[in-house]
Amino acid sequence: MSRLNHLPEWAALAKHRAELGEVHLRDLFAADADRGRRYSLQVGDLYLDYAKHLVTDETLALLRELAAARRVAELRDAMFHGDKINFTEHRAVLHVALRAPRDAVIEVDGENVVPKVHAVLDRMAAFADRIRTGEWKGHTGERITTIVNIGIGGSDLGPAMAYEALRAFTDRGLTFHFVSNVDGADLHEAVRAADPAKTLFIISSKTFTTIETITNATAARRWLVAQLGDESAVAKHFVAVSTNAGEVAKFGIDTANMFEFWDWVGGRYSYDSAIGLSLMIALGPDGFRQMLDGFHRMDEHFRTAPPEQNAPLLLGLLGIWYRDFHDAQTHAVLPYSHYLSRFTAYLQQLDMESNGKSVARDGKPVEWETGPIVWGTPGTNGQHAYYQLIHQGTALIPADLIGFARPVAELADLAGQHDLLMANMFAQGQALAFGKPAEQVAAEGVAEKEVPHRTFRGDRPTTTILAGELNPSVLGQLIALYEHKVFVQGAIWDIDSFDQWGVELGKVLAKRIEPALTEGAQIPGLDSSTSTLVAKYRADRGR
Ligand SMILES: O=P(O)(O)OC[C@H]1O[C@](O)(CO)[C@@H](O)[C@@H]1O
Repeated sequence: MSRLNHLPEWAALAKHRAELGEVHLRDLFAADADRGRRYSLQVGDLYLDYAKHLVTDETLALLRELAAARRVAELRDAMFHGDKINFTEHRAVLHVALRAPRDAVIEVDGENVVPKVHAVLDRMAAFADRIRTGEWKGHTGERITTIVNIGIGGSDLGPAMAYEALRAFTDRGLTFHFVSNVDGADLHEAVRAADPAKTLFIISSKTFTTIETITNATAARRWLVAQLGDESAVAKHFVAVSTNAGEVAKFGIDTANMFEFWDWVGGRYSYDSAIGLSLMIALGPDGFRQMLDGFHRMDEHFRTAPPEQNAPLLLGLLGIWYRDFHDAQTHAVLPYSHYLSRFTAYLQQLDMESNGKSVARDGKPVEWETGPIVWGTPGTNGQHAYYQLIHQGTALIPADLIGFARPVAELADLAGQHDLLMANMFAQGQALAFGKPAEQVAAEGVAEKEVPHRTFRGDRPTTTILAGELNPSVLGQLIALYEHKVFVQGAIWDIDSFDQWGVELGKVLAKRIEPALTEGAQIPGLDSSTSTLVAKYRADRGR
């Protein structure tokens, strides 16, 4: 297959972009009174409005032609089929199997993996129930009330994000902490007020060799044993989630208390595997299963919907349009829900670890742009911080606005605030798209020299995603939507969205530098900047 930028479909998009020139969203809406309805999709519980994008019917058709030329559908089918599409690690990419129904058949190397998935889900459910009912007792016979998940990256961000998102559906009698940073402050703050007799640690690590996680887990074990005064207490207060039984046993956790997943689940695609154990304890097995059903619903949509109605395909293509044909370097995700406070942080790993690549499948550097910088925080807070730049700065920043029609039941007394929240979300989409022309500003009596400062150009694209309420199923649908969007983009950019070699070098160098900090070890060939920093650090540390 030709390189992406040599495809005629790529050239057609570049030509079309030049022809569209400065056509404003105001013109596109004026030309089509039905645009708001036509440029929308209902997928499961998610309503997607994509009318406020800098596209016409022709743009969308050309983008779909690009997807066809890049064989996105074939690659998608290969993923669902268990083919080893993670070509630099020679692995299948089967997070979709984690939420497949019991009777589905998905094979890796000739073995149906679905029964294994459900066997682990059943073990997780039994364990979660034992914690939730108090049947599982700690070493001194106390009921567990504090759960600390220790993990990092994909072994932290998913459960931490989903726990926040679904707090209203969790057992409020239990306290959860998510410890990830090797900075001792993270663990310290989690355990300083915890009662060790009532605390369970879930050590979550796909490899069980990640330095941050093993360091924190070792410190947690030291704390627990010191507090309870008995090494054998570990058995009732530590469980593991991993693919690596050998390392789990070496750490001292009985593999009977290990919940398994598999190398065909990428870290950043893993929170619906056993990595979600803390979340399942919080939600209960039924809530967790509702979330899996939500994921599966979106998987089926992605797998079967025609290109014109395929939401992940559409969002992926819109991202390509801005990244490669509008030079948009960043993409903002702005949820209008306080409960989604960790949502964008989660997406950062999902998107940037997946598509932050610059070498194509043929081993040569890409000659096109790839993954954007993903950022954002919940509205309305961001409105009073950085939205100024989105409205009037020089960068084009496409944004996703995500909101819900109904607040969760617990917020009944504050329901009026929800309307204000959502009014803000709709207003932002409107202001970004249509702006405020100079004539309108002048007509309001603004002094001539101030008019340019008060003018909003508009033409800032947004997707609005609206659902009835934020619940486990809807969260699953949302996450799967973004997972598959990222997949589509990686397929078009011709990169491996499922490896992460770019995080390795820093890990190796940190291991080399540590003895220089602690013992003053000489590192041959260390550059003058880093060696001066090391010397300064040691001096300030009193060494
Ligand atoms: O689950 P593990 O093996 O501890 O890895 C944690 C994280 O580290 C990475 O490998 C790299 O940062 C992520 O992809 C992964 O989610």
